[in-house]
Amino acid sequence: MVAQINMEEFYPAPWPENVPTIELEKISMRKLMELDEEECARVFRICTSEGFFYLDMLDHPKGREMYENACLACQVGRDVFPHKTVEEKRTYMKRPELGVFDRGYFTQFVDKDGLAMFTEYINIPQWEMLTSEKTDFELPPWLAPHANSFKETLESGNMVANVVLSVLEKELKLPTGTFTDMHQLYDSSSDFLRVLRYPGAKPGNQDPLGFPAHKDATSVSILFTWLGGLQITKKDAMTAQGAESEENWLWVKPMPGCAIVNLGDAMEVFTNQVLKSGKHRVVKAPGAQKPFDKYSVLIGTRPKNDVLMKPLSSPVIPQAETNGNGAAPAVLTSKDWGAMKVRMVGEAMAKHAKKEAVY
Ligand SMILES: O=C(O)CCC(=O)C(=O)O
Ligand SMILES: [Fe+2]
Repeated sequence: MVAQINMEEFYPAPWPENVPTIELEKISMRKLMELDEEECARVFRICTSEGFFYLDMLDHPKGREMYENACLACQVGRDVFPHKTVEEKRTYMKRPELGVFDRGYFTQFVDKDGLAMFTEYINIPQWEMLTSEKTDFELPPWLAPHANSFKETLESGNMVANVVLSVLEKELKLPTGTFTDMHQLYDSSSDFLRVLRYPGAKPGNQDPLGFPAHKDATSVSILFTWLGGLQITKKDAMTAQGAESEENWLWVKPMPGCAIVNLGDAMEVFTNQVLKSGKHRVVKAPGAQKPFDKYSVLIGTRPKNDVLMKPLSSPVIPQAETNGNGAAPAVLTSKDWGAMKVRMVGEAMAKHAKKEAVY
């Protein structure tokens, strides 16, 4: 592992044995890179049903590189988040009309010392970080020294997302490049790297807010996380009534060396629901992990900005429905569609915060 990281600190307490945990399937990065037929078929089956899998990053040098980059990005979060006030962190501006769509700092509640009480995160925009074009984007001084580490994480994240996308386009009998051409590293897009911190529970204090139930406004999400808190619903509860009742949520155990991969809503649009975007939420860490800060690193890969968000044509994708009078429904560009989705998640988070934060 990278010399400057003490991985033991990433795992301060063991996973409790008594929580209902979902057994996600583990997919091999090496086999995916080799387009191993059986492994590709497994990915397709998972992405058309429960939608989440572990991706074992350590069995291929490219996967290992991404894992190490993600650990470095997490280390940046560990070094900067707890020691800076929210006021200082808010100098990393989000965009007025889009919030923290792909850049900026987010948190909702601040304690008397000016520190974040609950979830906080930064988004690092891929396009602005990597383009040679002149833009007005700048990392704030407390993040700027880590620019290279962020760029490398974005680069390896885009590579891994494209491996998954190439498997899916093949399985969907789409022409080679259908998905991968619209998710290229240097495209003008809203792809991002997100580093999240969920402060640990303090004795006598209310449980920390996590992340309310949502589906990602991405094509592919690649998550690295080291403590528990992520939950997904039981497979057969996804469409059932009362899907969000407490007993339907299961814990996802972080697996050393693995990413947790899920598809976002864009893939449902392109495939008219053949591929499934996985619903998930984040709650306080379980058992002995609860008092510790939880960190996550997420790569969100989205279609490039000018892609039209509509079902693609393939023998395995059902035709889009018309809107009743025979006309095709209005189609948004990826940029506008993403902005609409993010506004909806923002509203859900604000509602969730009001409901749960009573102090
Ligand atoms: O931190 C996590 O485990 C998940 C975060 C997440 O779902 C998101 O940022 O969309
Ligand atoms: Fe998410």
